[in-house]
Amino acid sequence: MALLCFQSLRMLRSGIRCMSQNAQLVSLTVNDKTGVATLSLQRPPVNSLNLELLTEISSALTEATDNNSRGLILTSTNDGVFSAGLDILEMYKPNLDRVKEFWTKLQETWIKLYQTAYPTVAVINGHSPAGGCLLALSCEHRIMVKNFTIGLNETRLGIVAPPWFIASMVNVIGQRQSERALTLGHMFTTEEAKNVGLIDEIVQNKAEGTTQAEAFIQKFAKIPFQARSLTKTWLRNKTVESLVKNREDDLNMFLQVVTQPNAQESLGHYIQSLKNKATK
Ligand SMILES: CC/C=C\C/C=C\CCC/C=C/CC(=O)SCCNC(=O)CCNC(=O)[C@H](O)C(C)(C)COP(=O)(O)OP(=O)(O)OC[C@H]1O[C@@H](n2cnc3c(N)ncnc32)[C@H](O)[C@@H]1OP(=O)(O)O
Repeated sequence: MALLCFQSLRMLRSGIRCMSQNAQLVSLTVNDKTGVATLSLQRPPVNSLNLELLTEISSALTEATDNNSRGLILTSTNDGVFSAGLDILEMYKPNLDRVKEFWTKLQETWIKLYQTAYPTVAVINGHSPAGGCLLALSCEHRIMVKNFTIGLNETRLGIVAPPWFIASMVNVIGQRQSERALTLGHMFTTEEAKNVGLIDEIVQNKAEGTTQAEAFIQKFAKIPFQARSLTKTWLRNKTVESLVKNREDDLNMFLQVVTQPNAQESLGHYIQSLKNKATK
């Protein structure tokens, strides 16, 4: 409690205000001087995206809009893992009602993040496989700390990246590079990611990443907000519409693929291999 008060006091002095008071799995703060919001994922141990975390991310994105944020930095409180992607336990031997809600929330969160009116920057301060990579790809600018990995590795797990995951990557690195990376399930090192254009900047640490992210958002200070946001909407509309118009089909396809016995078997082996690794 004392620590909380001390932290709040320190944040107030530096002009940082806490939003989303009820959130537990994310923290949303805003810098009152710049209007830039920071959304930090904080679901230990690895920010895997389960229904509850997705719900909080989605609410925080709305809150940043309602608060007229000038920009948003997406990052992790865990220096080591940005996000481990979708929580595999949501997809393994799933409860039908819950897994439907989970996938629907994932769709909603991606649509919101992909279309925010404000500029978005991912400060990728750790590994970022699969769904973690999708979050980063949905931002407008990606800054990554050295010595980590990022990519859409679904095929390695025996599952398939849905069309909108694929489109998010194609829009950033193009068809040829995406085809090679996705079919192999390749995880790029920070250096490789920069070379292929998957990320825009390499930094030494999160603090440097945050400074660079603020500088990126600051570039838009003199660009009329609505002109910028409408341009972004039109640039991204085709990609988003392909999911918006087919959400039900996408959900059914996901359910069909993920409940296949061979997909369940692959997920089971994968969970076990992660557990074995963790106990070594
Ligand atoms: C229209 C539709 C069409 C088709 C759809 C079909 C199929 C569905 C497609 C679904 C798409 C899915 C995308 C995904 O995001 S799948 C998830 C992919 N994620 C990964 O492969 C990452 C796995 N994790 C790791 O590689 C490492 O954990 C990581 C590098 C992130 C961190 O390493 P670190 O050494 O720091 O931690 P670990 O010791 O490995 O892990 C700690 C504990 O966390 C558990 N863990 C890790 N990742 C996950 C995860 N993604 N979900 C759930 N749990 C995870 C791990 O097991 C450890 O647990 P404990 O042993 O401590 O209990």
